[in-house]
Amino acid sequence: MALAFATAVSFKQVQPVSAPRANPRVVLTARRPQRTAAARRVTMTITSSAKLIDGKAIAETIRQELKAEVDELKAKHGGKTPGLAVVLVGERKDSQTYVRNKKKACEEVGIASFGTDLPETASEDEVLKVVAAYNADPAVHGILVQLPLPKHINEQKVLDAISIEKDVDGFHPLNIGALAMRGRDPLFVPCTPKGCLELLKRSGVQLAGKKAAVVGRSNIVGMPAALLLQREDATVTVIHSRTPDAQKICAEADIIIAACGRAEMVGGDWVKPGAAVIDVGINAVDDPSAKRGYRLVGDVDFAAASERASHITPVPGGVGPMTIAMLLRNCVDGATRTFAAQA
Ligand SMILES: Nc1nc(=O)c2c([nH]1)NC[C@@H]1CN(c3ccc(C(=O)N[C@@H](CCC(=O)O)C(=O)O)cc3)C=[N+]21
Repeated sequence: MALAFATAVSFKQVQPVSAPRANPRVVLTARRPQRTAAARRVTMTITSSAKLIDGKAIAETIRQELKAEVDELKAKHGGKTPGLAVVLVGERKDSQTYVRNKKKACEEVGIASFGTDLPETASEDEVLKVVAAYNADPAVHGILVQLPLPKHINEQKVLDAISIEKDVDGFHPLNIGALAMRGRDPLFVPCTPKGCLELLKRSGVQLAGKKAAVVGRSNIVGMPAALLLQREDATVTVIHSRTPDAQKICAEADIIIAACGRAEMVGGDWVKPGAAVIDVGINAVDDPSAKRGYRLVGDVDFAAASERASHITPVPGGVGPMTIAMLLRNCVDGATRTFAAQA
């Protein structure tokens, strides 16, 4: 059933009575805006067929797993602690929030966090000096330079300066190159696409022999996501702004990863019945009825797609929290390799 009239769609999980916590199903509650003073709120509940992939809960589980692993690692190596350094240039509110959340997540699992905040006016040389200092710092096992950087700084040059052994974002061309090659393993895989694959695996979605469509070809999501799916023996089509028949290609896919950065571009009729849908998008759309005046939507029309998908991720609470969990995973992996080499 289409939710054509819905202006504010929220979802919640319901627990089936017979099997508590197992198989959460997506339930959509659509509220029709009040049109007259006398109008009462109309609430309609639709039970769709998709199983909600709860990224927030899975990320929480991963953080607990990592905490135990970090405790063990510390005990094994005389109290040595994994360390993550985060470099933030400028005052973008969203970047500040992300960096704060990353540091908080580090603390939660027992990773030491270091940070350098530089002003918007910082020169490329200053940023490169900070990266060089963290490259040389033995307490730091992962370096993340928060993107985007101010326009006057060459992002590529800064990312290339990060030691590949500390490249927890997995953005260094040598790590991406290894990801693209059969028979090679990169030291680090980019966090967001790695989180997408982890969500599919932990939800029991088969990848080998399946058709996958990746919408978007960015260096940080679409391209590495396509490489990861291909490494899992899926047959992958990458769709981008110049692709004819994007909808038709998607509608044949068993797995869709949407990372095009356009709010709700992937419609319900883009989804093959029974397909798994991973939504990487985080788009703010105006919503006067929301507290902040906007709400977040993904690159997928969630309401429509969840009526056809077998599995689907929400936004927020899907891929976003997994990105941070995978950053911690990468950081612990880096520290584990370093400690082993020193032992
Ligand atoms: N060097 C670098 N590495 C990154 O990994 C990187 C970056 N730069 N720049 C910005 C993007 C974006 N990103 C997100 C991380 C977590 C959420 C996240 O946790 N989102 C929550 C909350 C969303 C909200 O309420 O704003 C959710 O989707 O549920 C989102 C986005 C990492 N990025």
